[in-house]
Amino acid sequence: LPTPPGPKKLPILGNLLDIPTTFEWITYARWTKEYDSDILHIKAVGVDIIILNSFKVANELLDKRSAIYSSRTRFTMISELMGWGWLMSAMPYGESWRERRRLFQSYFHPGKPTTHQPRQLEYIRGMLLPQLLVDPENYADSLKHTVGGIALSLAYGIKVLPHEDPYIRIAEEALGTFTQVTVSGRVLVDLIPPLKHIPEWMPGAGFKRQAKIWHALQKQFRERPFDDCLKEIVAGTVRPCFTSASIENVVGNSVDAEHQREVIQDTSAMVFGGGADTTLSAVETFVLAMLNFPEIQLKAQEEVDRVVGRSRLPYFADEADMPYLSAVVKEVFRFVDELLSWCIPHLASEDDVYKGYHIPKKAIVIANSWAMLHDDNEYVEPEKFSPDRFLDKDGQLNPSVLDPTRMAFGFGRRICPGSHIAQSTLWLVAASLLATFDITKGLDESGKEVEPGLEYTSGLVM
Ligand code: HEM
Repeated sequence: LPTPPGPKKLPILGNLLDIPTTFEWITYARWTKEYDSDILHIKAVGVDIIILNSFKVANELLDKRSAIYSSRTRFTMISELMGWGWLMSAMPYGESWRERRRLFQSYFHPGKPTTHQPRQLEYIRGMLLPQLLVDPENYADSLKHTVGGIALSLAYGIKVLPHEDPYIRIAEEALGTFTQVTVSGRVLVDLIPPLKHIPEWMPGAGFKRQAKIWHALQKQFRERPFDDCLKEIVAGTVRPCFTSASIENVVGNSVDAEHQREVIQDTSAMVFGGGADTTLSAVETFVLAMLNFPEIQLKAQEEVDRVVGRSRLPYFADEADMPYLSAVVKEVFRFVDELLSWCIPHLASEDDVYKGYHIPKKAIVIANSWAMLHDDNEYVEPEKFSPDRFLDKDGQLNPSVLDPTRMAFGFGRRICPGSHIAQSTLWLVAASLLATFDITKGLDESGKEVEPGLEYTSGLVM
């Protein structure tokens, strides 16, 4: 059977020269129109790549056939040379991944909101709002410390500083290396893995010297907060968190304790690794949207004021009475070009057939969530920020409109296990900001309003 359609392939290189290095998802979405197919095939130096450009095809393959589409490909540069192989999201399907995923889900269960809600309230009400009041210009830094603070306190019980927190800095430096790898173009060693053996002093081995520096940052990110949390556990001063709860379970059962400690360490680091930059990007998109669309801000604000009144702050239970704000939050998840599922491709572990096309074993399978969230068959005028698309004529949420969170958080057995935390963080930030502040344009030296753009950087998280 033929592979799905796609651009013509050159001998040896295949489509290597066709693959853009930035905003690839937009090119892939365009190819879907050119080849009249929501499933595409390209090949780069012998590696098969399948691109899924509609929710329907991603749902058919990654959700319904998840038994054979749940593995990951190993990127030599990131997983081996930079040492990130322990990240749950980078692990191939198998026992090591399963152990970490099970541990994560047993603690951060969507049915157990008491695990995360108190920390979200503490940071959003206790840190973000007061910081914004005294220093609104530095809102981006306050958002970063709030979202990072929630993640670090959930994982390690750590309380971060409102500014220049050392743990946030370590995480930022370590995770920033991903973006540097992604934007510096494809790394040759990923295409030709044996290159990893060339000595560092050889010409052309610059990537190895760089990887060594990045490896040290990765190690600090994984070990420093965990070790500090262990010290707090020993001193009896730890605040309840994922690490302390998981370590407690190990103590009574010391068989294989070292192995379990490692699983806990990896999984704790995944809370910040998977949850901070992504949620921050969503929260920043909310602020950007409110800045660009003051009429939407006003409408959402009126709803918040009507439901909450003036004598208290919004609480999670208010969500059910605020359909417009829920629609704003859904639109943020649709609008934000958050391409994690693109950047963490799945791997086909078996040969498969879909609609008469052959999907080769070991093909990298990319769910192009951008194409799905901007699919004009699902969303009228997808380039417009329009929360109303999710509402019916009575202003209630319309269940027949495809919910963007079905795509923004990935698919199948690898679907994001922290999506309930991300969604409730975004909701509480949005409701709390609207209840207490107006988000307005900055002024330049002459007192004129600065027009904001709606632009994103290309990278692992936009
Ligand atoms: C707006 C915020 C977020 C977005 C858009 C997002 C999106 C994603 C996506 C697309 C994946 C890959 C899914 C796939 O392979 O099909 C993923 C994986 C993951 N996310 Fe999230 N995420 C967010 C927040 C969070 C939070 C807050 C946490 C933790 C508290 C988290 C933890 C994880 C973990 C552990 C994985 C790896 C799952 C695995 O490989 O089995 N994420 N996320």
